Order: sequence, then C-alpha cells, then structure tokens
Amino acid sequence: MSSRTRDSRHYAPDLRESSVIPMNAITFTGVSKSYGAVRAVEALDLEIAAGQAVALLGPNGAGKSTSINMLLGLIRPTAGTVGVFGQPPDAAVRAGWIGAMPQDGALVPGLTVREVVEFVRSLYPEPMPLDEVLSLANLTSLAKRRADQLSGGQAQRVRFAIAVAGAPRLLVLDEPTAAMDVESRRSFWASMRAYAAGGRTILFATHYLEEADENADRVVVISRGQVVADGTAQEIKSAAGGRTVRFTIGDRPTAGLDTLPGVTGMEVRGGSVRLRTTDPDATVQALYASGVEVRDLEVKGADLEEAFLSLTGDKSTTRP
Ligand SMILES: Nc1ncnc2c1ncn2[C@@H]1O[C@H](COP(=O)(O)OP(=O)(O)OP(=O)(O)O)[C@@H](O)[C@H]1O
Repeated sequence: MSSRTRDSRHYAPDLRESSVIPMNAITFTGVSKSYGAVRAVEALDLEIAAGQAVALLGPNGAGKSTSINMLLGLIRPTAGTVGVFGQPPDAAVRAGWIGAMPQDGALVPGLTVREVVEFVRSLYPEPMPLDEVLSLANLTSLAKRRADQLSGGQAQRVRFAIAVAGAPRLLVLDEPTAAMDVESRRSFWASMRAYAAGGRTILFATHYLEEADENADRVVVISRGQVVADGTAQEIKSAAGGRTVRFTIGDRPTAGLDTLPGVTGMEVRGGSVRLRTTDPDATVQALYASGVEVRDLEVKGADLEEAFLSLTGDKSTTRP
C-alpha cells in the first residue's frame, strides 16, 4: 500500500491497487430515476467496456444528465445499480477514477488558470504533469490569466483541464462543447481524442450529431429515459435510416411514389422529394420505369440526424 493511500484527502478504500480491473468501465443495471411523477430514467441497462469512447445522444429531457449524475454519484437511482469499474460511483470518485466536466459551473474566483489546475491536481493520487494538462487543454498561453475572466470557450477548456488533471481512467463530459465556436470545438475534440488514445474510457452527452459521429466508437441513443439504439454511428444510420433517394419533380404529382419498391417513407418539400428506401436500386429503377420526369437525382446514405429523428420521434432536434 502506498503512503499516499493514507492521505487524509482520500477517505475511500484503496481501489487503485486492485489486481483485477473489471472489463466494464460502466454498468447500469435496471436503473430508474423518478422525480415525483416524472420518470427521467427507466429500467436502463447499459455496459460500457473500458477503453471505449461512447456518445450519449438524445433529445432534450431524454435523461442524459440524470444518467450522468447517477454515474458521478451526485444523485442516487430510485431503483437498480450503477457500477464504475465494478465499484459504486462514490467510491470510484474518491479513488480518483472519474474525471467529470459538467455542463457549466463557476470557476473559483481570483485564481489563475495554472493555480486552478495545480489545486485540482493536488486532490488526486497520481495526477497528470501540469505542463501536460495545460498543453492538452490548449491552455499553455493562458496559464497566467485569471480563470474567472475568460471567454465561455476558454472557460470550457479550463473545465476540461480540471476533468483530466487527475489522469482519471474514466472521463465523463456533459455537453462539453455547448459554449464553443466551431474552431474551439474542433480543437477540443482533438484534445479529447488524444486523451482517449491512452486507453481511457470516455462517455459524453451531446446534442451535436456530428460530434457523436466523429468522436465516438459507439453511440447510445436514449429517449424518454430508455435506450432506443446502441451501436456504431454507421450501424445506427443503416439500421434506422436505410438510404435516401432525393430528386426534384417540380409541380408534377407525387401520388404513388411512396408505393415504389423498397420505399418506407416519403417527404415532399416544394418541388423536392425525399424517399427513404431499403432498396435504392429497385426504387430508382421503378421510378424511371414509371415515366415520371425527375431531375437532380441523388442516392445517399441516411445521415445520423435522420436516423436520430426516426428513432426518437423528436422533430425539434436539429443541427446547430
Ligand atoms: N431535479 C429535477 N427535478 C425534477 N425533474 C427533473 C430534475 N432533473 C431532471 N428532471 C426531469 O427529468 C427528465 C430528464 O432530464 P435530464 O436533464 O436528465 O435530460 P437531458 O437528456 O439531460 O436533457 P437536456 O439535453 O435538455 O440537458 C426531464 O423531464 C427533466 O425535466
């Protein structure tokens, strides 16, 4: 047992030296959480293997933050159990296994960026070197600035630095890029991927479908507190969306187009038609055979947004 284990800052049993590290970083087993009559999370079963980068995707009110808060030990489930590397969340937090980046939260007033990061590092048993944290969070040039006087995007970088300062094996991010512009977002995800490359586990909640598509090995879509899809972004797109045949038809009638072979859905906007199909070849052949005059025909894989909307039935969630 190391001398640091007896440090008064750490009240948990020493979990760091467990000889067997369970395969799963995260397990939700039959987890429900109700707030009065509101069932925020309902019988959630989820296993996330160590080393995965997983996006939690869902419309407003789907239960993402509630699930994350249970994972962080901030709230308790009404039913079921949550495990982090085989331990209850509060024990895992005290062992320094989890780094979290909340949606917002004030930064300690009066301290410089460096001081904030130094302070957080001092709370962890085996923190990441200071320079590495600053460089990873793209904060080296801001190290001497006061943390409470930064722009929204810069402050998010400090929150990211706080989350990784302890070199946690699990990083949990709740809508981490909400306050960032496009360039900051790009550099943030590059940092996140660099951190994940060391075999760490990442769970992030997002509304941005592109972020899930580009940065997650696995996407878990939740709606009304339940998992409605779980797989790679590609699997979700093909399972839920099939392919899309789009064309322009002008003011000619569209009646009957939705009965073409393979077609599972049709959307007409202005003179533009979008057919969702499980068999684009058969659809296009039948379309031409029908003699309907079409222009600008294109066949595309359904994107994650289409898949997401068809899975969650939520029409309000759109790209930023
Ligand atoms: N403290 C609370 N008291 C009462 N109801 C709550 C509380 N926190 C969340 N809820 C409700 O639980 C449901 C799930 O909320 P949650 O914040 O987990 O969703 P979310 O997926 O994170 O949404 P968003 O994307 O908007 O952040 C919602 O209906 C919400 O109104």
